[in-house]
Amino acid sequence: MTSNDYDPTAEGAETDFARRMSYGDYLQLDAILGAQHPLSDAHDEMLFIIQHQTSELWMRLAIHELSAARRAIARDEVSPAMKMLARVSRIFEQLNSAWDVLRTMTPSEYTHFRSKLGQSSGFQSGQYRLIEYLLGNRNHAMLKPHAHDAEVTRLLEAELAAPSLYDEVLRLADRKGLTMPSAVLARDVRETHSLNEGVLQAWRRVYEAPETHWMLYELAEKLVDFEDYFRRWRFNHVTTVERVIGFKRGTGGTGGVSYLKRMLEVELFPELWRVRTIL
Ligand code: HEM
Ligand SMILES: N[C@@H](CC(=O)c1ccccc1NC=O)C(=O)O
Repeated sequence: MTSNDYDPTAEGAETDFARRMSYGDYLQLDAILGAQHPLSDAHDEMLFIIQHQTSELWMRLAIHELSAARRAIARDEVSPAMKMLARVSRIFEQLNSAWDVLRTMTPSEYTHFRSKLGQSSGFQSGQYRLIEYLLGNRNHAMLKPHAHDAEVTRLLEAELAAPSLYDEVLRLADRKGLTMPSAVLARDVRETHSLNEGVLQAWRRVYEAPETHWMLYELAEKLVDFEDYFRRWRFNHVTTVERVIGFKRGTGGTGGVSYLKRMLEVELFPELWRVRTIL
């Protein structure tokens, strides 16, 4: 050490963590950084693992925020809900940028370890399915790959029994005087909502006079903003998949790109997109 080097102890920084909680203790880094176990010698498998693990961590935060936003909306606490929804959009922006790292992996590099993945696939991501269910895209057949995991199945079933984020927004809009169709308010929330003419006309009133419905207008635009980022995530995924495996079948057993392209057609908040056409 030269005399110019900074010594943290000189100004009292604590350096003895034998009996104190440290950075790594608080963040449980032993668990997180001890969870990368490539199954091959391929250099790029580490990238693949970390890409998915970080995605799952961000999804964990997205679920935390989306669930809290839904609870807040049910209690008429719209401002905190909007802050959380804005954060979820930023999380998806982060996930979208992350594809640029994965895209550095070429098809030849991927083939070095693809066979080691067996029949595992992102299709079996419980957190991803929970996000879809929370947002209202409720395909019950997607419970099947989780049948082996009682805890994930319990969480997904509980999610199907609860109103989706959009259901809560429609209920809020009704409480605030927009009069949503009673059939929609009393609908079976286990099923996916599809475009409803009465809901469309209710949103039309908001979009035709934003100044008189400012809060609902802002909330609706937060949802559109989020779905915009979510669509980009789906698009980045399918494009990366085509770039890396072309039109091969997926390890999860779907047609691969054909399945993912079909998913690009999902509309989470259909009336909020359709309202643009009738303004
Ligand atoms: C080289 C990289 C990747 C390839 C080749 C790939 C390939 C695929 C394929 C073919 C499917 C369709 C299901 C199947 O039959 O397997 C799928 C689904 C899925 N993948 Fe990926 N994937 C990649 C990266 C990622 C990443 C980084 C994530 C982030 C968590 C991810 C998450 C998912 C999810 C959530 C699904 C289900 C989508 C849905 O049901 O709509 N994938 N992937
Ligand atoms: N479905 C991919 C495999 C795959 O991407 C994957 C495998 C294990 C864990 C996560 C994965 N990522 C997304 O589907 C494939 O067919 O090559």
